[in-house]
Amino acid sequence: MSSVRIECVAKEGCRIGESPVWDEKEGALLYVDITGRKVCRWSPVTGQTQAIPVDAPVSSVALRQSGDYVITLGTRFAALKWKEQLVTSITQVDKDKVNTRFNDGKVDPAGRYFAGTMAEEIRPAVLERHQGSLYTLFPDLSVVKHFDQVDISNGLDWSLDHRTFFYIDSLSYSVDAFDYDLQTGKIGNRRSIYKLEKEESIPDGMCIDTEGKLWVACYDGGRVIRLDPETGKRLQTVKLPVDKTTSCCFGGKDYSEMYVTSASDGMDKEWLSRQPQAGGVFKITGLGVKGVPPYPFAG
Ligand SMILES: O=C(O)[C@H](O)[C@@H](O)[C@H](O)[C@H](O)CO
Ligand SMILES: [Zn+2]
Repeated sequence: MSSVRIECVAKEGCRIGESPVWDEKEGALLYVDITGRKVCRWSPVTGQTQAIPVDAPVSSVALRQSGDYVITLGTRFAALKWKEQLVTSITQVDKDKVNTRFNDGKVDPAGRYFAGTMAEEIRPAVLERHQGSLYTLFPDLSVVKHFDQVDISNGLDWSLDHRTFFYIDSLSYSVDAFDYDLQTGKIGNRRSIYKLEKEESIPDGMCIDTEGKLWVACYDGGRVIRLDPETGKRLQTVKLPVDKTTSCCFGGKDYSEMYVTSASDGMDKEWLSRQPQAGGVFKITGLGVKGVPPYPFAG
């Protein structure tokens, strides 16, 4: 019965594609190439990708209420003016650490930018453990640290009623939930809602759909999985033609299409020749569910 269709839309391979975000105003998909150090914008109209090079690993991008974008760059939160190709630092985190960088980030329904850090990888998923922390950049540009001891800070999103925050520390192989206070941005009562199965490999980026179900990209698992956070059950698996699927978001008309980023770092020649689309961005249609528009940073 499935009419699920998968197409590689942005073919110029990323080293680590990440943080896909639909920009409705531009009618385009934003994403980053972390180790490739660029912020990319793909237009479905032209089929072309524009890229802005930056001077450090860029791990997430988010919309900004005042226009343009905010990014996590190295250990900094920064502003990005697209037309001017101008990056300006907002604030720095992990000042007591020498070898960390930001990883995934996303804006909450009240306009706060959540993003976590991790140690620089020696190779994919190999790194000094417990070096990361989870932070929030508030609209007044102040920063709060929620907790530390994170291995690879990754996917994040909020429940439809905004009372739960979902979070992935990749090397825990778990998708976790916290109680969320939208008024204050505080989190608490952490628990696991899903443990990945062996062939699903490493949980990476994540997004929620309009039925309140979570979609998790499985790094080295070559798939996205749909989870019911209420029952802890996996509802659906969609396999992609690349192993290193890194993150997912909904976009396009009415947010009815899913976009999935992927990576090529850590693949040898033979692996790359079997998966020539590694590092590409994929569009999935026919899922029969829609996504929630991204929230812009309110600062
Ligand atoms: O994309 C990310 O989130 C990390 O920056 C990547 O390096 C991989 O996900 C990681 O290697 C797998 O755990
Ligand atoms: Zn990630």
